[in-house]
Amino acid sequence: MEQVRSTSAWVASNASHVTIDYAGIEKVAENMKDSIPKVEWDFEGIHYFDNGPLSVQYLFVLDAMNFCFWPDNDLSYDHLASGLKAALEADKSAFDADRLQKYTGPELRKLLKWPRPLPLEDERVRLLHEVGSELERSFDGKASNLVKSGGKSAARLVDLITSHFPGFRDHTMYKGHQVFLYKRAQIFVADLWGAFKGQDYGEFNDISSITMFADYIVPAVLEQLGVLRYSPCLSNLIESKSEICSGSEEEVELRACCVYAVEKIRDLVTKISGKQVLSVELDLWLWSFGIVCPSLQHHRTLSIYY
Ligand SMILES: Nc1nc2c(c(CN[C@H]3C=C[C@H](O)[C@@H]3O)cn2[C@@H]2O[C@H](COP(=O)(O)O)[C@@H](O)[C@H]2O)c(=O)[nH]1
Repeated sequence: MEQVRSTSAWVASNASHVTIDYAGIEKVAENMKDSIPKVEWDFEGIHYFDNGPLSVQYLFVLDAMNFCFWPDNDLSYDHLASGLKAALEADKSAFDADRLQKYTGPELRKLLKWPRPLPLEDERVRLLHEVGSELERSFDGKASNLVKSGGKSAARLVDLITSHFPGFRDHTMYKGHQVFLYKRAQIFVADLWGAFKGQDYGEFNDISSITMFADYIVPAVLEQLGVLRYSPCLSNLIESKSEICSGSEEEVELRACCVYAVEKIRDLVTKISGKQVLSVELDLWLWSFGIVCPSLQHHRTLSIYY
């Protein structure tokens, strides 16, 4: 995660389309100094959880497909989380490694009870197959063994995930530099930590090393809060709902500046309140705020990473 932090900071200081407003950061941090917002994991009540290894398998499958819902106006993360939960409750072997390797697009749709093709459906199926075959090859078919191999270290688990599962390698080139964001690998760690309440499969001695998860909701929230400012050209692209290419300068700046800004908010809140706040806590607070504001305009990039 050190690479996520340092490369995002590099983007933030070389950005052409997104600016970080330090007065905005101070305002947000000041508002938090007396009470640091805490949002419960699964505040929506949509996730599968049975306190055991099947929950780990569920979360890994969920986060393997936790990206790009916006092309379908009616689809959201909730449908994926609750659809996979219902599928698992109906058939406890639905996410066994051998089954994951066989799903087709129409079968996945049926599993989620979604009436039409999912956005990036072929990619979702490809990633499911990748998860099934690599879990089988290296972890006896079980995501819980992958988590155990991390030895209670969030950083080690993210390393393991990105080295074994190419679909989680969320990195890109920006102005000649490699930039790491690792959104889905990190959110899996955060989901374990939140679901298991920091115990058992959710125990990580370095949870503070996780950054926020650079998606398309949090940048919109930070812009609304006056923390991010966009160039007129980027504002137009977002307001007109134009697609922004994956890997473009604009897209990388939107994501990396979010990571950097949340780190700055975290540092400042910790300094002025004297209490330690985690980026993962700030992320969930910002995200939960964003999803109840339908008027927020977010950027649109076709990507398997977020
Ligand atoms: N930064 C950040 N991004 C997050 C999440 C989550 C869900 N986390 C769960 C963990 C505990 C809670 O109880 C949550 O349920 C999803 N996303 C992203 O949002 C986008 C979906 O938006 P829409 O199309 O409107 O559904 C998409 O990029 C998706 O990947 C988060 O926590 N942080």
